[in-house]
Amino acid sequence: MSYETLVFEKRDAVAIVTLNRPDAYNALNAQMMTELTHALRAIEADDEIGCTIITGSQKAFAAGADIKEMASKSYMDVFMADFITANWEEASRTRKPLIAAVAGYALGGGCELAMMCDIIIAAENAKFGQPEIKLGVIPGAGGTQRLTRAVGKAKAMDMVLTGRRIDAEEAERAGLVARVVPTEELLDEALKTAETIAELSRPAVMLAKESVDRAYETTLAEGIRFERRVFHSLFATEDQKEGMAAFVEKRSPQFKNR
Ligand SMILES: CC(C)=CC(=O)SCCNC(=O)CCNC(=O)[C@H](O)C(C)(C)COP(=O)(O)OP(=O)(O)OC[C@H]1O[C@@H](n2cnc3c(N)ncnc32)[C@H](O)[C@@H]1OP(=O)(O)O
Repeated sequence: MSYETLVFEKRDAVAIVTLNRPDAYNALNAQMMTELTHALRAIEADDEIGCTIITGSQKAFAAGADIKEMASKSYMDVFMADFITANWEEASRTRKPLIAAVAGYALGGGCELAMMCDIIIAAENAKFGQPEIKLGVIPGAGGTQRLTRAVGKAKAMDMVLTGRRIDAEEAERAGLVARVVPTEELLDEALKTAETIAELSRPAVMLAKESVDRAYETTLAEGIRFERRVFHSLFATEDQKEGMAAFVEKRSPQFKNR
């Protein structure tokens, strides 16, 4: 499949998807979201790939949904097409880990796309915001929910009700991003993290991701029960035998993803 609005490359077990609409700060139009959906589905189906990085340019991860495309839509247009949800949620459905490597603007849908990923690594110049309120709407791709879970009600309300942007340092303090790195080192740092994950036991990684995500969706007691069942089930894998044997034998594990 060839893509016009993104660049898709594979580096061994890591896929890198680079959003690429430089004329519009990577505004997320319908074509880009369709292509991103196709790329993520191809990655899920590719046994060689263990982790994916989604990134943009040094100026922008993405400045949100394409406002020019959205501006003339009616209520019926957005309701009947289930606009945003229908074509935007692939990132939140992936079972393999996603890293958002964010430099520059991550606004509106850009911030929401980053929050659908499992780890956000921010460049020092990153700026996060949910400015939809200034357009007379509210976040529509999970922003009011994921941002609140990530940074808490006080800061989420501050950002969603005023449209205030936060910089990388504030985003790290608030718990939105895992780490801040020098802008020119962003992709290298994201790659190192992705390679580390891709070398680990794939079933263990996928189940770890699912278990952490469960913490968002259920009670503590239910989440702990889920975690325990998953923990038990991993003792049925060859990788558990290999991982623990390797530790005991003081060598590196050779995972087979089985
Ligand atoms: C997902 C859902 C439900 C909703 C959303 O995401 S709504 C969108 C939320 N995002 C925003 O409101 C951000 C809009 N953009 C900006 O505020 C600014 O463009 C900026 C702060 C990112 C950059 O400002 P700057 O002054 O440096 O550059 P501009 O002249 O404003 O932009 C350059 C060029 O890019 C076009 N652009 C930027 N963002 C978008 C966008 N989200 N949709 C469509 N087009 C966008 C901008 O119009 C301009 O294009 P022209 O050169 O053709 O005028």
